[in-house]
Amino acid sequence: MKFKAPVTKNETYDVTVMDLTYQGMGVAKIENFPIFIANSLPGEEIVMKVTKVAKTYAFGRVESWKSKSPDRVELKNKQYTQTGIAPLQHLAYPAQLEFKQHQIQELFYKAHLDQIEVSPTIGMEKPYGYRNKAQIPVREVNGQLTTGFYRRNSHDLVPIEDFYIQDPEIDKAIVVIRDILRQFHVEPYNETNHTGVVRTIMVRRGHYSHEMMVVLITRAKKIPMAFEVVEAIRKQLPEVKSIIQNVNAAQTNVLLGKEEKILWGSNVIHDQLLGLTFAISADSFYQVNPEQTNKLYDLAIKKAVLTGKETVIDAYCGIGTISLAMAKHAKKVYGVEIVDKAIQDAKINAQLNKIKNVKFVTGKAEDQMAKWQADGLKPDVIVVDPPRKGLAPEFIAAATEMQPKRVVYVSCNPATLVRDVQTFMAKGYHVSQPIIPLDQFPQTPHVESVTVLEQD
Ligand SMILES: C[S@@+](CC[C@H](N)C(=O)[O-])C[C@H]1O[C@@H](n2cnc3c(N)ncnc32)[C@H](O)[C@@H]1O
Repeated sequence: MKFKAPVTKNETYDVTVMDLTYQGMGVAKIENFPIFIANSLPGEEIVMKVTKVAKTYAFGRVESWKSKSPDRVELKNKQYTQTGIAPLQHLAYPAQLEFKQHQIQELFYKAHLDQIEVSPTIGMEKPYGYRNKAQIPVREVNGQLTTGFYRRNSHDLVPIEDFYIQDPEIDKAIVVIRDILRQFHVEPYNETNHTGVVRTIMVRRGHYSHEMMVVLITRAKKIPMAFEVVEAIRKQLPEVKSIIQNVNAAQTNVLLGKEEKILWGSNVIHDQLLGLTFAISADSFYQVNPEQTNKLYDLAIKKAVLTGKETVIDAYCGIGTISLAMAKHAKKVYGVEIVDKAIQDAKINAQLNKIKNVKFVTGKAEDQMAKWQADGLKPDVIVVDPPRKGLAPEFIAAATEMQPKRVVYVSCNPATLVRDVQTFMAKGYHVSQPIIPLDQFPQTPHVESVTVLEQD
C-alpha cells in the first residue's frame, strides 16, 4: 500500500487489490478506508483513479495494469463490464466457484460460527448460455427502437445482442422481436417523459421442452398493429407457444404490472425437471438455470432423507417444483406460496404429473406456518427456499415449535442464511453437515446453497 487515507476524488493511486467484495469488484484496503474497484481481482497491482468518495469508502476505475491476477481471463465482451450483466466473467470459473464457497464461509466466521463448514461449490461444465429467462429493456438509441442492457448504476441503454449467460435461442428471439417491433413502428418506452409503448421484452424458454413464451410489457394498453406483430412473431419464431401482453403503466422499476392479456396461444409454457412436467405462467417464479436446478432439487431430496413415510412442508414453493419432486418419496407434502398464480400452476402441475399426496395453499409462509402449527400439523421435514430476504422470525418460531427432525434450507443469499441459522440455533437446531454451495448463476456473484439443520 503506497498511500494513506484520506483518499480524494480525481486522484490516482498505485493499489494492490486484496479482496473481492460481494459485487465482484476488487477492493483495496487502505488504512480502514476501502476502495472498490470494478473488475479487479485479488493480487493485482494497478494504477487506480478515484471517481467517487463516500463517507466510509471510495470507488475507483482502473487506469493501467502493473501485474494481473493469474485468475484473470479475457473478457468475452467488453460491454458486459459497462452493464454488469456478467460481473464475474473476468474471473476464471474455478476461482469463481472458490469465491462463492469462501463468501459463505467468511460470513459464518464473522458470526463466530467457525464450526460450520462449507464444501466446494458444485459448478457447471459449461458455465454460460444457461439462463432460461430474459428480461430485456426496450429504449430508443440513435433514433431507433433498441434492445440491450442498462449501463451500470444508470438506466442508459447499451445495445447488446449476445448476452453470454442467456440461452442463445433466447438471444436470437429477442433480436427477431426487436426487428418486428421496428418493422411495425411500435414506439419504445421513454422513461424520462413516460411515453411510448413497449418497456421490456420478456422471453422464457423451456430448456427441455423448447416451448417459448414471449411477454411484451407495455406502458400503453394498446399495441399498435398488435395483430401483425403477433403474426410475425408466430411465423418467425415457431417455438413460441404463448404471447402475452402485460400492461405496466406505473413509473416504477417493478417489471410486471397487474393487467395481463393473452395475445395468442396458451397462458403457460411447459418444461421438465427431474422427470416431471411443469406449467409455468408469466409471473411465476421458475429457477433460471435448468441444468443446475436438477442438481439442486436432487440434493434437497437427498438431504431430506425421505423413506416414503414422512410429512413434508415445502415453504416458498413457487409452482410446486420441490413439493412434487419430494412427493414421490414422502407420505404427504404441503406447499405454501404467496403468489396465487404460482399456486394455481402448482395445482395443475400436481394433476399433470398424477401426484395426489400434495396440498398447495396460497398465503404468506409465516402466517400459514402459524396456522398449520395451530392445527396440530407435525412435519418430519421442512424445506424452505425463500427469496433473498430470507425467513421471517415468526416463520422460524412456528417451524421450530412444530419440531421437525430436519430443516433443509435452500438459500440464494448467504447473509440472510447466516442470520436465520443463528435464529434456528437459538431454538434448539444445529447445522448437521457441511453447507453445499451450488452455482446457479455462473459469471455473477450470486451464491446459492443447501444447508441441513437438525434438532439438537
Ligand atoms: C426462491 S423462490 C423458490 C420457489 C421454488 N421453491 C422453486 O424452486 O421454484 C421463492 C418463492 O417465494 C415466494 N415468496 C416470497 N415471499 C413469500 C412469503 N412471504 N410467503 C410465501 N412465499 C413467498 C416467491 O413468490 C417465490 O416463488
